Amino acid sequence: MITVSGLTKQYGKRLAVQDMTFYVVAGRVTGFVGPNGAGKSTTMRMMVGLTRPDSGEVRYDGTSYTDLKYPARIVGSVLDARCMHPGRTARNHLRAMAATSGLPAGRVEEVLAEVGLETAADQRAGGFSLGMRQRLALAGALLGDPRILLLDEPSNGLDPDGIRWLRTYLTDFATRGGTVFVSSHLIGELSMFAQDLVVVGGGRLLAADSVETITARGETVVIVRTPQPTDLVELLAGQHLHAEATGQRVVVRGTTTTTVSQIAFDHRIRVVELTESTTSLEDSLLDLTRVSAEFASA
Ligand SMILES: Nc1ncnc2c1ncn2[C@@H]1O[C@H](COP(=O)(O)OP(=O)(O)OP(=O)(O)O)[C@@H](O)[C@H]1O
Repeated sequence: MITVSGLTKQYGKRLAVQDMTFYVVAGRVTGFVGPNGAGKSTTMRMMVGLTRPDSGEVRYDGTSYTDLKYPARIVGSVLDARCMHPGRTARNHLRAMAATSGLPAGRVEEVLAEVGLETAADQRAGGFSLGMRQRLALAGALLGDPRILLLDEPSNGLDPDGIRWLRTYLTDFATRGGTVFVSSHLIGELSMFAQDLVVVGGGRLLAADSVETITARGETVVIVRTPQPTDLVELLAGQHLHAEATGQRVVVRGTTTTTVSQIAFDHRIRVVELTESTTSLEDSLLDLTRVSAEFASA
């Protein structure tokens, strides 16, 4: 388990990360989500000792990253897939990484196969697409056969096949008992395969929970299509129900279709269509991050 407690980082006057506290459990994929500039990269850099926090700490099964004897065997991370020598072949890049981290060279061929880069192993990284660099960077993170993966926006530059491959890979990794912490500013994409979410905005933690719990915060609304929208809105207001009309479409909050249809029927309001809709995970998270944006700009 990864335990992040009270992480804080200030750059000049800018508080990039403020009192960030959450944990990431094994056997599940945890998405780290928030708009650009929310503090995701800074938090992840602090998690692997690349940026020094002003305060707070990160522990891996109780041990801080700097105290891990062989960090590459415990935590594999990809924080910037562009960080590689352009003149080196994929194989040589991985060999150099293995040598620097004291890992067996034999792992190089295994990880090349694991990320599907065997046929490109002798090509120079400088000629790689961003998607291929992402695969190579992931191969580097896997060299130490770690049980924890930290990936910052790993699907950047991947084509749809690559994204599907990555999702399956990370899901399998977690199913085998691994811990996966993966950031993205694309909520829809993370909700496709993460089980837990850590949501941040403006450098602060906004929510940390399972995808189901965060989705359940979504509000159910009743949508009515009627040729008498103004009459209906007035009637509902008389019953203390909040409704908004746009053209012939009326959206009513905090009630059920049964109540709305009964009110309409009792007052001879013609209803053409009546449906119920629950806000999506995306909407719930956008609401959360919008609150933080308002907070930040206040
Ligand atoms: N080295 C730095 N020096 C100064 N400010 C920084 C530095 N790194 C990050 N920041 C600032 O800290 C804030 C958080 O940035 P961070 O990159 O962590 O956000 P993010 O959620 O990863 O966003 P993105 O997805 O755009 O990378 C931003 O306002 C950013 O400008």
